[in-house]
Amino acid sequence: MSEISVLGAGAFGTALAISLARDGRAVTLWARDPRDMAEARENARRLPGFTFPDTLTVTGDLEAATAAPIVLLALPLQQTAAFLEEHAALFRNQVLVCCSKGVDMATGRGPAEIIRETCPGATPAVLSGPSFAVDIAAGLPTALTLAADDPEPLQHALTTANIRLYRSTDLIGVELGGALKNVIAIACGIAIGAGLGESARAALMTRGYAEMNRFAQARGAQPETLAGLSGFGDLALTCTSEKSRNFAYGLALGRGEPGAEGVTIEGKSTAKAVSNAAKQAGIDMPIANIVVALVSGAVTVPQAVEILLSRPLKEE
Ligand SMILES: NC(=O)C1=CN([C@@H]2O[C@H](COP(=O)(O)OP(=O)(O)OC[C@H]3O[C@@H](n4cnc5c(N)ncnc54)[C@H](OP(=O)(O)O)[C@@H]3O)[C@@H](O)[C@H]2O)C=CC1
Ligand SMILES: O=C(CO)COP(=O)(O)O
Repeated sequence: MSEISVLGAGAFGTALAISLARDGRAVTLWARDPRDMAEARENARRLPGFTFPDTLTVTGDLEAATAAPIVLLALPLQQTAAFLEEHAALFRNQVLVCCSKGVDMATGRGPAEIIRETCPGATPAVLSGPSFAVDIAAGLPTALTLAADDPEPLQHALTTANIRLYRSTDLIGVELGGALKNVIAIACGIAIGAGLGESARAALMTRGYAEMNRFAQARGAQPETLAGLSGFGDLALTCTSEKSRNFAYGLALGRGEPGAEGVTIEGKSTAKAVSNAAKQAGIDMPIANIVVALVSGAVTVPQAVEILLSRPLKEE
């Protein structure tokens, strides 16, 4: 039995499994269809070019994978609740570390609440911060935040040669930092794609950060958490790199092109989820609201600029 399993063999789950196994840990990577990967020892579809270390086992047997005491969840967030509900009987007492970044559109829940409600015997944890899958798989260094009620044992269990983990007990802050930065990254991509300039991007990042803090603190997050890796850190990465799928999607929208098909872009659904929740709670989220309107085609980029710039003047 592996000590650690990763459920979901997308780009990120595969990269995490590679990084953990490269340190010599026995790691199981579960996929719906593991056949090609098990034979090729590579995830040619989602993360090509990175050979699996010998201690990485690929399986399609979910029962075997969930026998590990530590289970990383790396499905798109919108699929996570239904997946855990369907397989709840397998999740009895493991530590479930959610590595996805989003807010559930149907219920407004984040990963920790989803885990608590669907798998009451399991212990929730959240891993988030600046980490492109290709960078992790290539062994490039980064630092992430790991949040749990008792994060220290997990911090030691999941730190790898190229991933330095900082610990936190602020689960809601860490999960919202990772989820909300995707919305701002779409907005920044649109600004750059539409030729609004780098000053506009910096303004969006800064006001976006204020908006992230406002929403997260209303949910009980600590402001220091948002200033950390899973907030400011991931915002800086995602809003400035075309390697980000959320930024690249915004870039395409801003240029008047369709976004790439079949790509996981968490910020689209998260924008809807937080915009709805914020309206109900009376929280001002102008950038999330405008991202929803731009993604749905309800407003054009010039109209969005007009809406944002004509808001009443206020203190910073
Ligand atoms: N990619 C990155 O650089 C990073 C991603 N993340 C986060 O990780 C999460 C996953 O993203 P990423 O790995 O990039 O996604 P990908 O688009 O690369 O892959 C998604 C994976 O989820 C699997 N999947 C989807 N639905 C289900 C389901 N119902 N049951 C089982 N498996 C399912 C897919 O399986 P199949 O292949 O069979 O379709 C696929 O392997 C996202 O929340 C993202 O924000 C976080 C940090 C970095
Ligand atoms: O979260 C990420 C990097 O930390 C990946 O961002 P994208 O999902 O936008 O590619």
